[in-house]
Amino acid sequence: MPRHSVTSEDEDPLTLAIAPPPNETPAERERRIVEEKKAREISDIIDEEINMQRLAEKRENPVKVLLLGQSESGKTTTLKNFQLINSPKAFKAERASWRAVIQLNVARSIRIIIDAMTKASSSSPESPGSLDDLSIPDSENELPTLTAEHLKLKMRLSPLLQVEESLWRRLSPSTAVNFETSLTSITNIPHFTQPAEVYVQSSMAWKSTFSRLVSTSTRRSGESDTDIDFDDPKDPGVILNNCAEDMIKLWHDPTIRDLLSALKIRLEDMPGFFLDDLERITALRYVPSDDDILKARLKTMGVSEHRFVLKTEGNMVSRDWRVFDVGGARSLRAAWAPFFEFIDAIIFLAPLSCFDQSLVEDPSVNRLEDSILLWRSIVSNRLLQKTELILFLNKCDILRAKLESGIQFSKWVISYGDRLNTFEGTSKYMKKKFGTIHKHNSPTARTFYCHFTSVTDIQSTFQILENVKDLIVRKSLSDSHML
Ligand SMILES: Nc1nc2c(ncn2[C@@H]2O[C@H](COP(=O)(O)OP(=O)(O)OP(=O)(O)O)[C@@H](O)[C@H]2O)c(=O)[nH]1
Ligand SMILES: [Mg+2]
Repeated sequence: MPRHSVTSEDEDPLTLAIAPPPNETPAERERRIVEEKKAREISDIIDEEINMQRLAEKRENPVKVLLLGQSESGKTTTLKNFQLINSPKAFKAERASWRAVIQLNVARSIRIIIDAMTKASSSSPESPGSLDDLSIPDSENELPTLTAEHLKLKMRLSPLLQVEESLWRRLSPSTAVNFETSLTSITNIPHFTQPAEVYVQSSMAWKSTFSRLVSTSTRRSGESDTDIDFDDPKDPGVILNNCAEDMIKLWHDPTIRDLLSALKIRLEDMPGFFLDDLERITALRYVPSDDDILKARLKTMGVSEHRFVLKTEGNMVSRDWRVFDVGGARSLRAAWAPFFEFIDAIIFLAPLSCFDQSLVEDPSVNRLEDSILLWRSIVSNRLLQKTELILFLNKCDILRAKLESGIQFSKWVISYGDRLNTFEGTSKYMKKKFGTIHKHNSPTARTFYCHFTSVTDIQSTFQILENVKDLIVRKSLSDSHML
């Protein structure tokens, strides 16, 4: 029998179901109220537990950061700083791998000089039959003349070409064919071409290739860095050591310096430059320092993810962090988009020093211009309107050195006009340019976070990354209403 004889269409069935019976006695009423109170208390406890669980899940939810910017902008170097600060043990355990990359960087720099010497020899009047002469511009006909001593030096350094090739093969076996192609093209074409770079697919465990150099059997007590197996027969350390004197001679030779300058090759501004440290780096028991590892250059082709547990200063919350490092070359940028759906923050690196350089992928595009366009596309992307964007105007140390060497910023950035050719003037100008783009292209108003960086400088980068870390964590906590 229904409890209620009268129902209305407007009455909620749930209200009807839980309504007290119409003929309830006072004792029944009292018992019902006590039971309802108990039920409410249980329900409150359950609600609270659910809320606590949700908060805990948010706490466990990692902070996800994506490093973006064109190739050579400093993404992987920023990641190395994160590793150095947050997992120093893991960072140091990779010394053997980075040692190999540094050896490769040295061999590559020497190859660039050797290629330049080949070009100088083939453009000299003694070789009139050379095809090269037909296509070398007038200014380049004035390349300095090399002596027999130079040519002997070049011969003696040829084993370094094999060092480069064998390290290349070990780092990226799938690219061995590319290496040969690039070598052939370099020796045949008349104009100087920058040799192809060695790169790694993130999916490839290239570091484990070199951890084969790690040998516990050779570990001696009291030596902290003996995780490098200096006696490995494949280790090119011995060849580099044998060539050390000749490399130093070559790099300090005034004719070679004139030749490089005539060809507008500034090795000292190129990534992976170690020629000023040859004596130290070619020592038989060379172990890379933290600074060396930050300066080592290895191009990223894929995507790599790195995990850290970070504590925030002044806040006892420790959070899992995932930092994603991607390749910045043009052909690789399509791989960025899937991250936009779930990323909390982007650290965007725009190198300021490259105002006078063009993209390797497309020499008709100025690198600074490419960074500006890239920044605009990231800032205006609707999927990223809630993502924190932190801009690193990077390579400030190289910018300073270039301006001090007399290179005119306004020759490349015409709009800079006749302002002073100083670091302060040019960097401020560029910050304003990036800031204006940020202001006018963001789908919704947001704060412009910008730092002048030289991410190869461990000390200054440490402070900046601490600030960035605090900013991102504060923002993510306030988004989840935990602050
Ligand atoms: N002097 C100087 N060198 C830098 C700075 N930032 C990066 N480099 C060097 O520039 C080179 C390129 O840096 P990476 O971090 O490999 O560049 P990336 O953005 O990861 O490049 P891709 O992997 O090709 O996308 C490395 O040899 C770095 O040591 C800087 O602020 N100052
Ligand atoms: Mg990289």
